[in-house]
Amino acid sequence: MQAHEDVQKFIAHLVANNKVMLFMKGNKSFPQCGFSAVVVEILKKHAVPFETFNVLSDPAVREGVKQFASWPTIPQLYIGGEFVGGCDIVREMDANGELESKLKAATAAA
Ligand SMILES: N[C@@H](CCC(=O)N[C@@H](CS)C(=O)NCC(=O)O)C(=O)O
Repeated sequence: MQAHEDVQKFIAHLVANNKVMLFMKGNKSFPQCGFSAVVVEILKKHAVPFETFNVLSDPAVREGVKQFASWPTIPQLYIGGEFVGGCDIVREMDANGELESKLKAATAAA
């Protein structure tokens, strides 16, 4: 992945085409960062299908997602095409029930 615009388009495509999209370090089976691991575990607990992209596999995407969301760190979770946040926010939204509502709304839509 090279040109800045191509990277941004690639990210936009992933976000638009996956109802639950997680940019993380590592993958679902083998997260390579504790923060990413927490978000994976929370999503697995909710038993919703989700897609991941391993930013460690592509430095341009690793930097590109930070610009795309104006968010400086990974993991980054999108639900229904909307940026949700990183590990702290996901954990908080899981605890207060907001995450479940968002996941239900996004995954119930046809
Ligand atoms: N407080 C953050 C923690 C995430 C974090 O600090 N991530 C770091 C270490 S994995 C990061 O992405 N650093 C920039 C980078 O690795 O490119 C959250 O809630 O997600």
